[in-house]
Amino acid sequence: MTGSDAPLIEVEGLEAWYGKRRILSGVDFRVEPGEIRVIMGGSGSGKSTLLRHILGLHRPSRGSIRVFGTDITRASARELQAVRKRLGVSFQGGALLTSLSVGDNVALPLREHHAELDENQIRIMSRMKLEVVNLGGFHDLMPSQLSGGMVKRAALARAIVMDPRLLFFDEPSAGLDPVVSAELDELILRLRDALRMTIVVVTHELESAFKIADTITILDQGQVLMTDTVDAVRRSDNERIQDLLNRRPREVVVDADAYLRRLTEEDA
Ligand SMILES: Nc1ncnc2c1ncn2[C@@H]1O[C@H](COP(=O)(O)OP(=O)(O)OP(=O)(O)O)[C@@H](O)[C@H]1O
Repeated sequence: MTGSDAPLIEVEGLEAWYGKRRILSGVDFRVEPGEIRVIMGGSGSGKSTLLRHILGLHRPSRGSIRVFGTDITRASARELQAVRKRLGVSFQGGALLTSLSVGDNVALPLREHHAELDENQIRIMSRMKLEVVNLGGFHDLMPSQLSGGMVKRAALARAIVMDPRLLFFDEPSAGLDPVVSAELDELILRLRDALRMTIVVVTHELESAFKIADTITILDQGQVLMTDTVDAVRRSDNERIQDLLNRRPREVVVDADAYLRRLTEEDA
């Protein structure tokens, strides 16, 4: 296990393939305690693939991944489970279960991992987390009765119900209007400041990224272009980074054969 100042995530030389396509190569990624790290990059640049590797859902072809000091590429199922218990994950696909009340959705991880808790304790703990995300009175409502922003906050309450030290958030603002999205940004900052969580956020939203990030990692075609502070990223004279920040397209593919070759090539 790591000491309190040791990095919570240390990825070195990560290489990942899907079939014959190399998706990530030479990726170094290190997250320090207490920071909010934003991962940005164009569609298909490998952001979700990197997250899936850090969560131990995929094994890398090459490289090492340490989470809380444990090398999860070599960890036993039991060690991996111990690491996962300390992680909170709020993914786009991880919507609430429509058949359960909001409170029961939030309580799910407690019921799964903490058989020693009784119903009263579970209710108190899930209510507390709903209060953290400003949904204090919504325990008994059904997900269908919530707005899109509320659903995101409830999913966030579920992700933090076990007080994770490290929280992953994939596209928090997707599908939300700017006001609701800004509220969610405030909430993410509050989780870091009040609950001392270390947070890794994947987002396409520049405004949100610049507001919440302590540091930003920019991925491009499976490689890290830069990891630095918001200011440094904004000032970067790297043309590709400026293209991404200004939403300029990289290229227009006109040759279908070359495109297909690129999709299947052995060594991108
Ligand atoms: N399970 C899979 N099998 C094969 N290829 C995959 C798989 N998942 C992702 N890919 C490919 O890997 C590349 C990186 O995908 P990834 O989802 O990591 O990108 P991303 O940066 O998260 O993109 P987006 O912003 O669109 O979600 C893409 O070209 C994608 O088509």
